[in-house]
Amino acid sequence: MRRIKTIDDITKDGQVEFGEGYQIVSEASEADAILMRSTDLHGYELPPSIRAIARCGAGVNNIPVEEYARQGVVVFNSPGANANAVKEIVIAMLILSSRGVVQSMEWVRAHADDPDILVDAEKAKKAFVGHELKGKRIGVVGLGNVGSKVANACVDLGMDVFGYDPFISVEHAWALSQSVQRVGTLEDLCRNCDYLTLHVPSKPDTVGIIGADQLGLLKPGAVLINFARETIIDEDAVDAALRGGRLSWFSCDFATPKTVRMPNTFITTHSGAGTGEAEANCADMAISELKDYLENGNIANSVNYPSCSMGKARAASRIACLHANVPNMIGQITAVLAHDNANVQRMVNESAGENAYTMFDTDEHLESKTIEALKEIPAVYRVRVIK
Ligand SMILES: NC(=O)C1=CN([C@@H]2O[C@H](COP(=O)(O)OP(=O)(O)OC[C@H]3O[C@@H](n4cnc5c(N)ncnc54)[C@H](O)[C@@H]3O)[C@@H](O)[C@H]2O)C=CC1
Ligand SMILES: O=C(O)C(=O)COP(=O)(O)O
Repeated sequence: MRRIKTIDDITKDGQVEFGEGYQIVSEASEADAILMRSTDLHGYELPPSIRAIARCGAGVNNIPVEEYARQGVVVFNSPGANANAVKEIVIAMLILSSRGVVQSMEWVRAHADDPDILVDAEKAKKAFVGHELKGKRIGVVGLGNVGSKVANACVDLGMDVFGYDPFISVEHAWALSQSVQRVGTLEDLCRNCDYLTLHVPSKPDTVGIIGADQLGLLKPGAVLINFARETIIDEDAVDAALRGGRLSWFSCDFATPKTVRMPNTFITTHSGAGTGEAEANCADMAISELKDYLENGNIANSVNYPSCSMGKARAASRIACLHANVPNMIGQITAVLAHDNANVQRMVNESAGENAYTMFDTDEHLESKTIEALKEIPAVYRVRVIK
């Protein structure tokens, strides 16, 4: 029986279905793996029993992924699984920031007792006249799963769409409408934008990338939308831009002590991925990643280890070594196997950044002293006997 600890409400109804051979446990110290969403794990004492963590969602800035890599813990996310949900709410925010929808609805509620409300509403409506999105310039920062969908949707709305992403993947470049114009710098993107929307992960080079200099390049009265992370913007600069009129509206998914005090905001409760469909997509992807890793050692969509697959574990034994990406690891591993006279059927070695993964099938079970010898190789973080 494999044991899973869930952190956060993975879905609204709390349902998580791993199927036969799995049990949900209440203590992380009894679990093999963690399924989670947005809880911050920095400073959390990860029990040694945990071999993998799957984040249902995209952003992993809440997880110390490199620290966990060095403990031999594979961290997964579910790329793209909630991107449509975020795209749709961003489009909603574009419209709310342009048409006085919320203000008009507030007027109606405030005048609910007015017997002449139908007539009076006709007089009131001029206060809520907005403008159309068609023909307006929007800058999209980050053209990954969410940003590329937002950019394409804005093209469909007739907007003039500009995108900035120095690290765009081939897959997302292909997915992007030819009408999206790519620019080489964040400053060129911001220049003369009516709207700016942010879709980059929170990491050292993106923290605070939207500050006074960038905001100063937008058209006066522009709209800023941040459904990425609260850390991406310089909050004081956004506050000043709202008060000074450079920004007319700021829409964001993060209610921080500073954003909630700003004027002209639409702030939501980190609800970008808040649809039943997105929750189910993320949970399905994260659960299948965890199951394939626990049962077969295969890695897909990890943020701290390379992708690696040898299919189902069918040989007598399958072993996985999680180690640093340094020279001579394969040599040292095969030397230990040679000592045991073990016959390796298949072996794969993959690396990503500072970490690497070596997995092999053997004809017979290895002796326990061989497993111990593998664990003692310097720079090996963990050895898993999968079968
Ligand atoms: N509000 C919410 O509920 C949600 C928020 N998010 C946030 O949005 C972020 C983006 O999500 P996805 O599009 O799914 O991720 P993704 O990984 O598919 O795309 C991120 C894109 O940002 C680009 N990028 C990285 N550094 C950059 C930089 N310095 N300048 C410009 N572009 C840069 C990457 O090349 C990539 O194309 C997540 O990391 C997460 O923080 C994601 C989903 C839901
Ligand atoms: O996927 C992401 O990065 C998100 O921000 C979604 O977070 P959540 O799973 O809704 O807590």
